[in-house]
Amino acid sequence: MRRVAVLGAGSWGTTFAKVLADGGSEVTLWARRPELAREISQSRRNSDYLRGINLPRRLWASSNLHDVLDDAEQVYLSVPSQSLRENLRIVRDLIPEGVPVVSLMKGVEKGTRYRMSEVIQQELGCDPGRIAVVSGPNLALEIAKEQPTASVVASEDPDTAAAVATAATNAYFRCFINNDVIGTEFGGVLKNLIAVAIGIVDGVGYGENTKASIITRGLVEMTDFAVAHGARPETLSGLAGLGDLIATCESPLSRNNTAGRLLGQGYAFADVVKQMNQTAEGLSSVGPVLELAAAHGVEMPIVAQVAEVLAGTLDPRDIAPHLTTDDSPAPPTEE
Ligand SMILES: NC(=O)C1=CN([C@@H]2O[C@H](COP(=O)(O)OP(=O)(O)OC[C@H]3O[C@@H](n4cnc5c(N)ncnc54)[C@H](OP(=O)(O)O)[C@@H]3O)[C@@H](O)[C@H]2O)C=CC1
Ligand SMILES: O=C(CO)COP(=O)(O)O
Repeated sequence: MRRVAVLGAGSWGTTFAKVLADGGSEVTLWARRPELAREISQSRRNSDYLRGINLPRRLWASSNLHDVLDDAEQVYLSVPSQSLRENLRIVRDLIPEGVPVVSLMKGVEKGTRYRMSEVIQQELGCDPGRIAVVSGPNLALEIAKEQPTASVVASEDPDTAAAVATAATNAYFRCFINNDVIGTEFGGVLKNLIAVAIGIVDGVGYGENTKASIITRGLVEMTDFAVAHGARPETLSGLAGLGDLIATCESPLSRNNTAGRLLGQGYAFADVVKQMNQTAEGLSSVGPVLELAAAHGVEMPIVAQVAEVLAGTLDPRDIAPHLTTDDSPAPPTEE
């Protein structure tokens, strides 16, 4: 039986561990708190993050990284993006030589502006073909309830993508593969920012026209940005782009959407952060994404307005996502 390790026992790490176990692997899950590891192994529950979900027998958890990584044939990473580098520095000598390393995360590192697969490559010093990323319309709780879902596994090496997709496919979770790591990864990062914008207008009380305008123009921003970084535009029209954008913008389960709604209701950024007890990656990614956009000459008016609302310099009611930042009196073209 294939033995795989998942690092990070939050809502997504635990759900993905269940996906892998239900796909036939024996899964070890690293929880940094021993009491959570005990609950998962003994009660088959993770009541902090996945209330009401029974976890499979083939999944056990530990707070001991040696035990979790020993003999792992694949390693999946699901910690908050801003903590990935420090965690990799702790585990890099424990990850078995040559095995696929898979990012389940949807963020960009502040300061360096690196994608998660780039941070992995830097810290492990490994061949990029050993790295894969998983991204798609994947709200954890729905998948933990075994609702049918699809996702994308991207790697520069088709054998790595196929090995990961095979391990992560089961009766309710289907993986497609591609080799567009940049597009797949940025799709997951960028839809979080558009979901924050949707939450903001929801909180303000605006309706479906405003939200449809944001989703449609948001997809243009996502595609322009990702293509400027080397992605294929089709990837942004696929599961990891449009698919994830729809899921995240429509669902109250989305933490990015929820954070935006609180901002739209008038809470200050600091209060929103205090209220969120789960990871909302968009709040950390907005800065580095705008820096990358400026460096590549990409206009992102919606994301720029989200940053202003977070900074408290734009009243949420003044968000005007259908406008471009172009001051010229001519109407903007729809491209
Ligand atoms: N939830 C979802 O639906 C999906 C999430 N993702 C992505 O998965 C990644 C993980 O998110 P998710 O599981 O949802 O987040 P959660 O907030 O649910 O869980 C975060 C997990 O990371 C741990 N953690 C927090 N800080 C650190 C740290 N400094 N070092 C190590 N571990 C830490 C937490 O441990 P503790 O409990 O001890 O604080 C917890 O296990 C994110 O990039 C997210 O975008 C992708 C697809 C779906
Ligand atoms: O990535 C996700 C769904 O695909 C989860 O979104 P949130 O992080 O906003 O909850």
